[in-house]
Amino acid sequence: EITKEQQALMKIITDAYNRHQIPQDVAKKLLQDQYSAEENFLLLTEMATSQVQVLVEFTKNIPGFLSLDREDQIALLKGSAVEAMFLRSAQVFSRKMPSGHTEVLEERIRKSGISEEFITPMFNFYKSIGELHMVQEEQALLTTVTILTPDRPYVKDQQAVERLQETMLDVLRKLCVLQHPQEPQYFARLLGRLTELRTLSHYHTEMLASWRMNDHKFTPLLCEIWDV
Ligand SMILES: CC(C)c1onc(-c2c(Cl)cccc2Cl)c1COc1ccc(-c2ccc3c(C(=O)O)csc3c2)cc1
Repeated sequence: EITKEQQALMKIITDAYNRHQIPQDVAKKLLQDQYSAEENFLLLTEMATSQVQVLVEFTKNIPGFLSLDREDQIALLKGSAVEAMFLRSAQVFSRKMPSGHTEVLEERIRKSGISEEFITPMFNFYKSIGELHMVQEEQALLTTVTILTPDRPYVKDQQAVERLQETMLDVLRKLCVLQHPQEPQYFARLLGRLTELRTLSHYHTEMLASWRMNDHKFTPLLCEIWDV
């Protein structure tokens, strides 16, 4: 039984999640026809940069986030950006984009200089997210829960973040029961994905190192958020 306040909270977060998306003209660049590893890397860099900007705007709409210590806000964004982008790009794959983005995004990721040892777990994750058939409220809340992870590096007031995250987890738990009554374990499966995200985030650090080894350049925003 979701309370009135929880319903309002869910609406604010879901509306913000849907409002802040990569602009269509940026997403459409995925469809252009150069497919070299270089071209793929450049396009993915552009997608990631745009996605980080979208993520920052979305995070500002999480009730309570802007009341956190300013430095903790930065620490949460830096610590969760990769995981939030895995979740967001996973939705592109499970949403089966109408304009064929899904296929080209997969193609470009597979051919952008990422080693096979990271490609396999990455696409297993995308598949496991797709199998959950999350509704948009669940997607928005799961991303919010990921951003509000208290034990990110350099977070000072972990209790304040924990309180916010618990509020969101409570709404998500109730929503899962409502949306998937025939599957009592659904909420637990969702949280299991968060564990998988942490593993992918560690792989990502190695992906960045190997791109840098091959002298790949990132944008100033990505350098700032990923300390590269
Ligand atoms: C710097 C770059 C090479 C990189 O490094 N690691 C990763 C990276 C990879 Cl390769 C996989 C997962 C996470 C990251 Cl950070 C990336 C690329 O990151 C991306 C981030 C976000 C999108 C993304 C999101 C939404 C949408 C939508 C939509 O919503 O309508 C339409 S098209 C699209 C595209 C793609 C790629």
